[in-house]
Amino acid sequence: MKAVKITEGIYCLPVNLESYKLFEGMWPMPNGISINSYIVQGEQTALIDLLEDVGDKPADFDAEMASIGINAAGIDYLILNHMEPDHTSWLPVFHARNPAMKIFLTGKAKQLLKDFCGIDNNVEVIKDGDTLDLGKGKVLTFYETPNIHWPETMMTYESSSGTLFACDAFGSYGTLNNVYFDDQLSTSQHDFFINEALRYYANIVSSFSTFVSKGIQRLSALDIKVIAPSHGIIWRENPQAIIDSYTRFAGYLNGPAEAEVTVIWSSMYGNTEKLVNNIVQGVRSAGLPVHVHRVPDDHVGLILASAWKSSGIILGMPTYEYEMFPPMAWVLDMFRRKKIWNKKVLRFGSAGWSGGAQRELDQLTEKLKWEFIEPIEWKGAPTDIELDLALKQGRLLADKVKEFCAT
Ligand SMILES: Cc1cc2nc3c(=O)[nH]c(=O)nc-3n(C[C@H](O)[C@H](O)[C@H](O)COP(=O)(O)O)c2cc1C
Repeated sequence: MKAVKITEGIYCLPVNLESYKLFEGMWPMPNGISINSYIVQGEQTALIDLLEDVGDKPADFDAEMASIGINAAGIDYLILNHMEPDHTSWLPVFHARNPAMKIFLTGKAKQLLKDFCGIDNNVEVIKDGDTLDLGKGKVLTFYETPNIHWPETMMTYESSSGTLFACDAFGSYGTLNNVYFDDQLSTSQHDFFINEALRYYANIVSSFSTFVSKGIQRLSALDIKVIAPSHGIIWRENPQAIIDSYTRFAGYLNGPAEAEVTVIWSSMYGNTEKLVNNIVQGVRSAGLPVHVHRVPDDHVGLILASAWKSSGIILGMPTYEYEMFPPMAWVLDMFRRKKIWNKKVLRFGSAGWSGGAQRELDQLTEKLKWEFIEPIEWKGAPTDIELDLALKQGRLLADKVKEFCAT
């Protein structure tokens, strides 16, 4: 693999993690992910972020450095925007090759560097707005952007090229294979990376949406010509496209999100399942797009993205041991953790005798600012009454969503 030139003296060093891995040990990545480091060369050379110590990835990274005639000994400064191990777990090995390189990072990152990598020498703690002049017109400015998504995060801006090294912000899933920049993407590839950005956002960043909005606001004064994130495509033709996408994603927290509905359903013996088609038909009759996921077949990492983007959520689940069907409880607990807030919601489901799923659902979602419409709950197999109600309530929920999105 070779380094990818962004502009004179600025290179991306991407390594791809393949799809069999779970990101953060839990998120499926059917299309893999890239981990991007960057080189900025003036009279002195800075390396921005590093990579995970996994498989033969460090060898790929070394080969990319070698392709532009650099090795660890040639790095004067290491800039650590973020300490998460996907960017730093190889650092102890790399650092041992050149312990003299100076490391720039935030005050909070300093302690993490010691705790995660055992490194505390040649460390320079930046203050927001500090600059580092590399010579030959290359100047780096550091901006503290806490909680996007760890507490120690910062971004680095190179002013002569207008490049923002944004770390995890503006990132996406999806490996980089021969295509690295937005201007090399076909329309469908462009849509692919925006979707991969949404899924990445919903999995990794959504809980910190307030900080994302603040960070974007904060950086709006910069003349950003290139967004160079630590995961996914580099945006140089239209950086505003990914800024706008992230602004939209962050705005979904308080809603409305898109005029779409996500149906998430589960069923042991098919009684709840019998209503799914009518529910979907009811939503469609209002002209809204509908995304359907069965639990536990579909992983919550995939469901989160469509739930985050949809203003309406419909939950199909039976009662199980006086509570919710357990795989749905897991999905809903993840919704609570990831702040799937401000939605219009309908629940339907069969019970045998006591019911109980609705009660637990009400408790679990108490703080999510969800507005429920009348649920459809019945004993045993559904009759025509429930099948008709499914059409009606699906439509009613869709109409509520349309109203919400028109505000
Ligand atoms: C293991 C198990 C536990 C159940 N616990 C309850 C319960 O606590 N209360 C209740 O009303 N029904 C309970 N039921 C009955 C189911 O809710 C009922 O069979 C329902 O029709 C299942 O819907 P499904 O066909 O969509 O899976 C239980 C069923 C099973 C298999």
